[in-house]
Amino acid sequence: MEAWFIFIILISFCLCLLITLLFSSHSKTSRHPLPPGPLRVPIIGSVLWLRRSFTELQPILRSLHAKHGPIVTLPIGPRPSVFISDRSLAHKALIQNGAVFSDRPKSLATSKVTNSNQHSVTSAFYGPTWRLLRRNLASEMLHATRIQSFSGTRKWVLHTLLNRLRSNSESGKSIKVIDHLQYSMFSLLVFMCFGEKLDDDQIKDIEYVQRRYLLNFDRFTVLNFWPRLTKILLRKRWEELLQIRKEQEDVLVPLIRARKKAKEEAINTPDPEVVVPYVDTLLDLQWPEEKRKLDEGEIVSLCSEFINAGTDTTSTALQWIMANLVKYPHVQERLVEEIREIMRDRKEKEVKEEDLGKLPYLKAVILEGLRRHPPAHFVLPHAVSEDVVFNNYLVPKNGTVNFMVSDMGWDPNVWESPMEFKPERFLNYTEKNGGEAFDITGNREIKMMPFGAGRRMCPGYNLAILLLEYFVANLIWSFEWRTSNGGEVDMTEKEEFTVVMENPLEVCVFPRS
Ligand code: HEM
Repeated sequence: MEAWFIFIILISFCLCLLITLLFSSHSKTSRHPLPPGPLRVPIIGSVLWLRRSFTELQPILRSLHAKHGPIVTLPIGPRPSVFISDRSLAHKALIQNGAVFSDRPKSLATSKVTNSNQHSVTSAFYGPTWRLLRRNLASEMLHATRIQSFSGTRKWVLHTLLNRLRSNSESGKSIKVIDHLQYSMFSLLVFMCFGEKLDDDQIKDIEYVQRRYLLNFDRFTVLNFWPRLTKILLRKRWEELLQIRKEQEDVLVPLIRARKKAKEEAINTPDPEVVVPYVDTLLDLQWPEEKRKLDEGEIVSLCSEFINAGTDTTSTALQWIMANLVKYPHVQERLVEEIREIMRDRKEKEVKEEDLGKLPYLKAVILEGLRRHPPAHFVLPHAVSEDVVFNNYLVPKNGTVNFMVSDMGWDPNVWESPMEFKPERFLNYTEKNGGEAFDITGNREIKMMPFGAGRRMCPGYNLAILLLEYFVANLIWSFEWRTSNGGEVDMTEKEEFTVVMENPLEVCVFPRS
């Protein structure tokens, strides 16, 4: 089915290209060439490139960069994709020319189903819709005081996780860590989103509908070749996508309605102790241009984005960091020693959030984890708001601009032995800088950018770092972590929604007395 379908698409693309070439105008910028890249085989090449994942592209991009320099183009799909691997060029684009490089490309047809036609923070064009949603998320949920208001929730999630690990350790079974980490981050983000402690089954239902789309993403790519045609020729697959969306709405809409009701009732008796969940902030919003409130479908898309953006990224980073602590027991031991210093005269067992600032080695472990194993090897695709000349090349408005996060963090010109896991490098860095904290935002200079940089930088980076520090400190302080059966930790990577461990970490944990 797919072979003849792609044949029809190729013929159609040829016609479109011909028409575009005949009628395209010549502007000032079009006198500059696109950044260099592989020989372009019109149409067929584009379709073949589109079928490759980002992980498959990475080694190809590296050899292209070695040949052509730090900015190259691949003809992925109908539009050119520019790839930037150099941290100084990333700074020039994202920080110095942030106003131009902060747009997003037009979403593909399948993504429009899940992002309500680009009404989400990640997908919205750089304009009033994005500004409204981003400001709401950053100030109402991710501002320091709002993050602080959820400290009780983090404590609850941590204790549930520790209890689960404890009961596994008592039975002597080896533990597949990622399942527990993912469940914990889900419970936390779901609470922040809906303000309710849901039971196991409800959380598993949400986890199921959320992950189903992410893990099936590749199967739906083909639908974007020519949506009008695929809606006829690949009708069953479109129905499958719409069914996944419907199931997501079936699970999330009742939670949104319950919150709306609770909010209306609370107007008469507001409780200052109660936290404000994300849905409440969305119920109050109004689209700036259409002058109407958000509909239920749009709220579903935004809640889904909030849960997905915060869950897989954080649990992936946690798994990589724990894997390194298991692989390198001397790092684990040094971390325990640092924690022991501050816990010496304490009765209670928990490392509190207020303690985290006194643990520089812990911070170094987290930063090294994010540098060596960034959950996202590329930022989300950017777009320029107009054709621009950048580094003497044309970066066209109708293309995408991609930044290679992992390669920047592995740059041997900045990091000595970049592929080794050495948290000490961040202690050295801090001392060299006269005690100034490492600048993860890259505002002054980009040395690594696990959260991106500039106006589209991850708004959740403060929350993410807090979660990583709090959970790693307590997981290590509560248990000694070892590989199951004395085996090796396999650090092979695999691309899912994030870049995960191909063979998930399996451990035995032993309570520390
Ligand atoms: C270790 C955890 C995390 C990592 C590594 C991470 C990484 C990233 C990256 C690389 C981007 C793309 C930036 C760009 O396109 O230039 C991004 C965007 C985003 N992240 Fe995160 N993130 C994490 C946690 C979170 C959390 C906890 C939240 C919220 C609850 C969040 C919400 C978002 C949103 C909404 C965007 C889109 C921003 C925009 O387009 O304006 N992330 N993140």
